[in-house]
Amino acid sequence: MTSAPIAVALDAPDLETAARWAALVTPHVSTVKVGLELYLRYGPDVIASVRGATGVQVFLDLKLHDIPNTVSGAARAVARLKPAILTVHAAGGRTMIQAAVDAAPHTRIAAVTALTSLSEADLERIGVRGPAGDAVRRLAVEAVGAGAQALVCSPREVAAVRAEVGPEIMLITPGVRPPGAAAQDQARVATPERAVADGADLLVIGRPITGAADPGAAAAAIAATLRRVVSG
Ligand SMILES: O=C(O)c1cc(=O)[nH]c(=O)n1[C@@H]1O[C@H](COP(=O)(O)O)[C@@H](O)[C@H]1O
Repeated sequence: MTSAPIAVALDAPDLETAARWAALVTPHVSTVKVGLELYLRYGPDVIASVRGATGVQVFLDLKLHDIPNTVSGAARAVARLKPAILTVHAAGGRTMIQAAVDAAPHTRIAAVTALTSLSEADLERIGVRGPAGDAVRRLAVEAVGAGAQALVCSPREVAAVRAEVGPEIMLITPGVRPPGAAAQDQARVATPERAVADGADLLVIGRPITGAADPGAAAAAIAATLRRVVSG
């Protein structure tokens, strides 16, 4: 049985918890995601710890956003860890994204469009007017033009982004909540079924799995749901 296209967000306060979650979920999912909380506390060693002996893909979510020279250096610094995916903010612009792509040639650079925690009202407050989908599509086109091989967007926008960028670009969707689950600090959310049906290639899911009494069982249940969508 192939593992489901899910990246479990290991947003844990300590390495022991993250490694335990990783071990529980890796039989069911393709990827684990290391973000700022773990990386800023433990640094590069965290990658080997969560990768373990399983060969699971590691997604390094540092959301780099700085001038091109600084992002180039940062991407080069983490490229040696061989993450499968590294995030940068699309709003950093073409030259910055291109700098990351050039500095980490063996890692897929994923450009984060508009954070899934932002509602349309939040976006308007920071000067992004109009439907969220329009801003996301604009950022997506810019990022792909700069060489990004993957994009991060909400599952609500994934169909529109797919129509814009075509089949080759990997579309990654956080803001995923099983039916009835609390949105928490996420604003633009949809179910795992909808994300996959609309064209997402990889679903980022954290607390609905890691906050469950049995994270392994929660990951297995969502993986089974996705298999049903894919097999029609
Ligand atoms: O780049 C990301 O992974 C990301 C982008 C985004 O727009 N929204 C978003 O939630 N994320 C990450 O996806 C994960 C979502 O976690 P949960 O809300 O617990 O499922 C977190 O680790 C976030 O850092």
